[in-house]
Amino acid sequence: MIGSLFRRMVDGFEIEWKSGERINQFQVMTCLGKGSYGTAYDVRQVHTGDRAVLKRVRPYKKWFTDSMKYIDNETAVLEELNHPRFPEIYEKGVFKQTPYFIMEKMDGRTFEDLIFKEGKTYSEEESLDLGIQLVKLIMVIHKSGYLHRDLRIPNILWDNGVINIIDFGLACRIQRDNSEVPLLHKEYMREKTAKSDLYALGHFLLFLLYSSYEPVERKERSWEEELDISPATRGLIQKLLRYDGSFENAEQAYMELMKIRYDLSRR
Ligand SMILES: Nc1ncnc2c1ncn2[C@@H]1O[C@H](COP(=O)(O)OP(=O)(O)OP(=O)(O)O)[C@@H](O)[C@H]1O
Repeated sequence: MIGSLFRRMVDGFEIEWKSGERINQFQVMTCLGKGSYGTAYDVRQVHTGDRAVLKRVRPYKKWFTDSMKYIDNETAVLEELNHPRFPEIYEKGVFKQTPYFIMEKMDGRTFEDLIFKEGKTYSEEESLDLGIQLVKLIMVIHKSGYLHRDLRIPNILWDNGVINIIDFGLACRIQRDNSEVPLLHKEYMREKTAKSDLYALGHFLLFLLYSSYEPVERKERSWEEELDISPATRGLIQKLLRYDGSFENAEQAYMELMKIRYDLSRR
C-alpha cells in the first residue's frame, strides 16, 4: 500500500516528451498511455511518415531498479518471436537518460474498445472462432519458450479478420509446472507456466460471450448460470479457468476448441 503510493508519487515526476521532439529517425506525436513499467508514445518516422510506438521506462523503474532489464526483456521476446501478428522491434536506446525502444504500431482495435465502446456482440460460434485464433498465437509464443502473461482484452487487437497481440512487458520464459505449490486464484494469470496464458484465454472467451448477454433479473448469478452456452463450451472455460482440472498445454486447449466448434457447426 505505502509502496504503491510512493511509486505513484515518484511516477508523478515524469516529464512528458513533447510533440515534435526528435529521437533519431522518429518524431514524437502524442502520448498513448502510461502502463505498469512504461509510457507509450505514438511516433512518426520522419522520412516515410510511417507511425510506430515508442515505449520508455517510467521514473520509478528508472530510479529504483535496473531499468534496462524491462526494455531488454520485452525487445528480446519480440525479436525472438519475429512474427507478423506481434510488433516488430525497430530500435532501442537511451534518450535524455531514459531507456526506450521503438516498435511496429499494430493495426486494429482492441477487444476492450470493440465490446465496451462500440457495443460489438459475439455469438458462441464467433467467440470460439476467436478463441481458436488466440490459442494458435499462444501456441506460437509457447513454442518459442515464452509466456505472454498479460493477455487481457486491451492487449488483443482485431484487424480485418485477424488478431494481433501487443504489450509483451510481462512476458517471461516458461517454467516447469510446479503444481504442488498451491496458488491463489488471482495469481493464476501471473504464474510462469503455460496455464497462465490459458487462464487468460478463458477470461477472453467470457468477455466475448458476455457481450451478447442481456440480464433478465437483478440478482447476480455465476457465469455458468447467466450465459446460455453449450455444456461443452462451459466445460472448456471451466477447465481454462481451472475450476475443474486444467489443460497441460496450449495444444490440448486448441484440440478441445476445434472439436467443440466442429460439433456446434453440425447442430
Ligand atoms: N505495438 C503497439 N501497437 C499499437 N498500439 C500499441 C502498441 N503498444 C502499445 N499500444 C497502445 O498504447 C497504449 C499504452 O500501452 P502500454 O502497453 O504502454 O500500456 P497499457 O496497456 O496502458 O498498460 P500496461 O502496460 O499496464 O498493460 C495502449 O492504448 C495500447 O493499446
